[in-house]
Amino acid sequence: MKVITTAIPDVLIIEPNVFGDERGFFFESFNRRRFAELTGCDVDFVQDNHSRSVKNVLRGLHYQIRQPQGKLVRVVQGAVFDVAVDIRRSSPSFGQSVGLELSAENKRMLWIPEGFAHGFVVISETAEFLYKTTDYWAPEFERSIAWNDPAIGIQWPLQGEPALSVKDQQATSLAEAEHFA
Ligand SMILES: Cc1cn([C@H]2C[C@H](O)[C@@H](COP(=O)(O)OP(=O)(O)O[C@H]3O[C@H](C)C(=O)[C@H](O)[C@H]3O)O2)c(=O)[nH]c1=O
Repeated sequence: MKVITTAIPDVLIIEPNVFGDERGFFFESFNRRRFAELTGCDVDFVQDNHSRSVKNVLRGLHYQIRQPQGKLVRVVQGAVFDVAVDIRRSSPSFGQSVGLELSAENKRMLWIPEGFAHGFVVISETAEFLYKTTDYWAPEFERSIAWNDPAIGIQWPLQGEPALSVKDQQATSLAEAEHFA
């Protein structure tokens, strides 16, 4: 497992050791001890999620203002452009984002700590997205920030307008959103 830093120090790219042979491949998608050794974060995930989306679906930018969730995200079919936005008011990178392609092919994962909004857009025909979270889903605490907020300025690799949930169509701007301290 290799850890690659990003423009925001707390957001990390994880590249697993992939063992291939004539049958196919094997890799450890999560190993708590190894993850803690390499990232300095001893995480206790409590929930696994799995979503499937078609091309141009954009899910995000989401976070929970209470019971915030750290997320370890990856793609097991297709490809997405995945984005984390720092919404910690006291952070020097407040409002900044990190975006990269996660795919079944590159097997890259992204570690997104608590304090970030998260989203992705599907760039393949379909994509299956798996992620582990450090706290439970709490819909009463869920918040959405607009994917196209110019104050964040994410350069989404989009063909036309994205397909959004009603919740995401009604998302607030970064300026109006509730932030972390
Ligand atoms: C997140 C979640 C949702 N649900 C139910 C609620 C809805 O009936 C259905 C779809 O939920 P939603 O439209 O909020 O799903 P996404 O738009 O994929 O939301 C996620 O998208 C971005 C990318 C994230 O990072 C968050 O984990 C999460 O907000 O699943 C659950 O039962 N448990 C859950 O943990």
